[in-house]
Amino acid sequence: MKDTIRQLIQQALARLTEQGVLPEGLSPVIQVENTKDKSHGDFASNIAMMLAKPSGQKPRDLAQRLIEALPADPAVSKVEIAGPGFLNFFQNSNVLAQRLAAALADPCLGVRKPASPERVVIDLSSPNLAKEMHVGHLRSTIIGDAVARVLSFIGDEVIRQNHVGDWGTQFGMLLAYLEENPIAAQSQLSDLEQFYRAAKQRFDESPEFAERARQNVVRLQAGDPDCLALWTRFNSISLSHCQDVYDRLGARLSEADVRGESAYNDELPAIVQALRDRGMLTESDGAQCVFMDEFKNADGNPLPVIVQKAGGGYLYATTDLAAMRYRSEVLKADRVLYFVDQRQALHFQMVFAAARRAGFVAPEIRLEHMGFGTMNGPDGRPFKTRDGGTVKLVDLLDEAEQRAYALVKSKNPELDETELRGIARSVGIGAVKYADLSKHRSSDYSFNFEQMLSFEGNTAPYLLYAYTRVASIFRKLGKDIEPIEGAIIQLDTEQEQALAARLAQFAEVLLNVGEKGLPHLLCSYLYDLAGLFSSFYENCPILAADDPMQQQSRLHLAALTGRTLRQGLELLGLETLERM
Ligand SMILES: NC(=[NH2+])NCCC[C@H](N)C(=O)O
Repeated sequence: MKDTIRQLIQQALARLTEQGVLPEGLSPVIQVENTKDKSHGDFASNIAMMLAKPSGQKPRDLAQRLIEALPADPAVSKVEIAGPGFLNFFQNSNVLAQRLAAALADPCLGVRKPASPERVVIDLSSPNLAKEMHVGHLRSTIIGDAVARVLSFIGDEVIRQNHVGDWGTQFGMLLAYLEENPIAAQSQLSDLEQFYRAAKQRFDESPEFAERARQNVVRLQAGDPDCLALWTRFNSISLSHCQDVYDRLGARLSEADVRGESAYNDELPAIVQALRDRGMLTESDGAQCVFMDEFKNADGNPLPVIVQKAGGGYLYATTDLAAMRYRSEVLKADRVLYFVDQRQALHFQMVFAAARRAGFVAPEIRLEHMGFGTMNGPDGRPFKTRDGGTVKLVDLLDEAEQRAYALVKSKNPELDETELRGIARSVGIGAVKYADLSKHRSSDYSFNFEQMLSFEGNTAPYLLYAYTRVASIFRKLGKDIEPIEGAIIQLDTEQEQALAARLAQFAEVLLNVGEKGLPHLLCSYLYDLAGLFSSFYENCPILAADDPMQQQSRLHLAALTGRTLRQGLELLGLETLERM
């Protein structure tokens, strides 16, 4: 609809230019927004206000001329001038009803990307295998997964890349510990945090152990087979811990998506050489650095991207440069999205700029850091256990499920144990994920079990429950909500119109989520939709409708709402329930 309106305005502008009302050579970006208040129509544009100055006219006068020049279109029932010169467009409700009928017949709910599909590489989760996953990786995993799901749903080709930290000096220490005490180490590996601490303690207290750790790094880099075998074993255990977390979270990640830092090892010398050949390297304290004019610290001193240490070792940034080249040249990505902590923003700005300058990536490729803020504890301070340790993800998920279990049991004491457990799992895990996804990703937020498990407000329990309400209408009637051909929808009341207008925005919301990497836009949309459905349901009787046509139409609206809620929640990575 917005596209239609933009095209109509475009045509009106062309006419007015021909008539000499507008000067030649204007090519404004035409903005069309959804109105908040339906008495102002459904869509508004500020185009007359934008062009008033350059054309030497009063905004309202220009608005009037624009209205006269707008071609008629069946989708638009009327256009009005409002306030200082807004153009308000009223959508024809028959055309809206037809669009919903088409969505109802389509398994994809009428969603598809207008432009050609893109190949999008998504860098997500990417924990360091030396340690246990922490809450930062929870954010990267679920936000990245939700955006990946949305992009594939709208028709893009998505390639997930779990850029795990499986290389570096810590591995020398971990391997030395594993070597020294294979039996004890084996059992400690079930708790990586504990294993890491034990190894670190040995490292700190024994110079002889520390020396072996250092030698292990050298052996590993030289490709010593025994060392490599141990390293492989350690990583596969650590990865299986990650996989357990992904499975519990319902995140679509598997071993096939893992391409860790070590996968780029062989390319690092060539990356440094290519930078040298392009004259981009400067030596500073023996290290090889790239300096770029646009990156300076507060004192105006240039900041380096260090690509090789004085001792010859390579760094995080070197690997990222190699990964970018691989994603561009081998994976042939049109876009690469990095779901990584906001605190790495400068790192990404710098490596993106260096990769472009060095020609490691195709010029048209879009490299986008989708940074996210910190998840704090309920007190607003950095999330820590009572004794100051890092909060383990698995413990968090366990507690969420336990709390959800108690909650669901108190509401439905009659449910049997298996069903209770199942519901508690969906609600508990869903609550943790939704609480995160529903906030703007770049803001910090406080983790709060009470809030996320509340049945009121923009929460998972509220939305999961809203879906079960729709499902129960159809269950009682013995019908289902699957695609329906040839539906006829009539929008008699205000509530039906408001619900319909929002339903018709599903595709637009998904395109936005995919473009900006912001799943909270989908959360707000679903929350709004659930609210509009409630007032529709209260005000527009379905079973006691005036006539069979009206009843059918209302059932169709309910079915489309149910399917939109279910699809939306699925795209967020939440498991819906038929009852709870
Ligand atoms: N291509 C990347 N740098 N991806 C993100 C890696 C995140 C890093 N392993 C961390 O835990 O902080």
